[in-house]
Amino acid sequence: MKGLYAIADVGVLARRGMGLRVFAEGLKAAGVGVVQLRDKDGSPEGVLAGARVLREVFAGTDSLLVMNDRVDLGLLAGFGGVHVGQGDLSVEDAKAVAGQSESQRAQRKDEEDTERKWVVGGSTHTEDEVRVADVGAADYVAVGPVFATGTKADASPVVGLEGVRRARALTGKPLVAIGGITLANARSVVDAGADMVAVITGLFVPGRTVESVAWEFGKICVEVEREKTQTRIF
Ligand SMILES: Cc1ncc(COP(=O)(O)OP(=O)(O)O)c(N)n1
Ligand SMILES: Cc1nc(C(=O)O)sc1CCOP(=O)(O)O
Ligand SMILES: [Mg+2]
Repeated sequence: MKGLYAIADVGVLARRGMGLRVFAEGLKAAGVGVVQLRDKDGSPEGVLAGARVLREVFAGTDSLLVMNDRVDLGLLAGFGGVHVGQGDLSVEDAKAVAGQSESQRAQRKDEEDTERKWVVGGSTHTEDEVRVADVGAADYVAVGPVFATGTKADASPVVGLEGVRRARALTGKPLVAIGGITLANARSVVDAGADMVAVITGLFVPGRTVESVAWEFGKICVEVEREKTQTRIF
């Protein structure tokens, strides 16, 4: 897991007058590897309708689709994972639900389940939470908010780049940084140890397409990773 982790926030898109399909097509054209559907105000059926749009747009790609908050809707939507925060179902319970559902599906098909395993990611905002996530069942650990964000009303205190560095030192799991990340600061976040940058508002840059911005985020991540590898060799 490296690069841009784009979040399709239905509320943000509505406020910006951009359709989910157009947004998703921009991400797909940029080759984004992970896309989360975050719909904090949608009804369950409304969330599933949005999920169907993402499934259609990303059909035939390797991109991982992640449902925010709701493991049940993620499974129903045929997504590849769920993201849970400290106030959501625990990572372990989300794994249990996903595991039961996937093994039932495999049994129904009377075949071994050789498809990609269902991914469960969890939020952290403190060093203690990172420690807990590190020994728990999470497939990736999210840390944030790295910088101030206007997107999440109940955001925790900013952890800064130092928070990313500390999280990096505390876990070998894939580390996703989130909160106030833009093209201008993404390099510093990956330099601090993040494997992926999760971005909502930073994907909207006046005068530019979502595709070109998403592509640039990916390029920044690749460049920093390449620099790190070269530094390790020489
Ligand atoms: C990749 C990623 N990281 C963190 C969050 C935040 O999750 P949570 O704390 O549950 O807050 P909400 O997004 O549900 O409001 C996330 N969604 N994605
Ligand atoms: C959804 C979310 N979770 C956070 C956390 O700290 O866990 S910060 C955040 C908001 C991210 O939006 P933007 O890229 O617009 O700042
Ligand atoms: Mg949540």
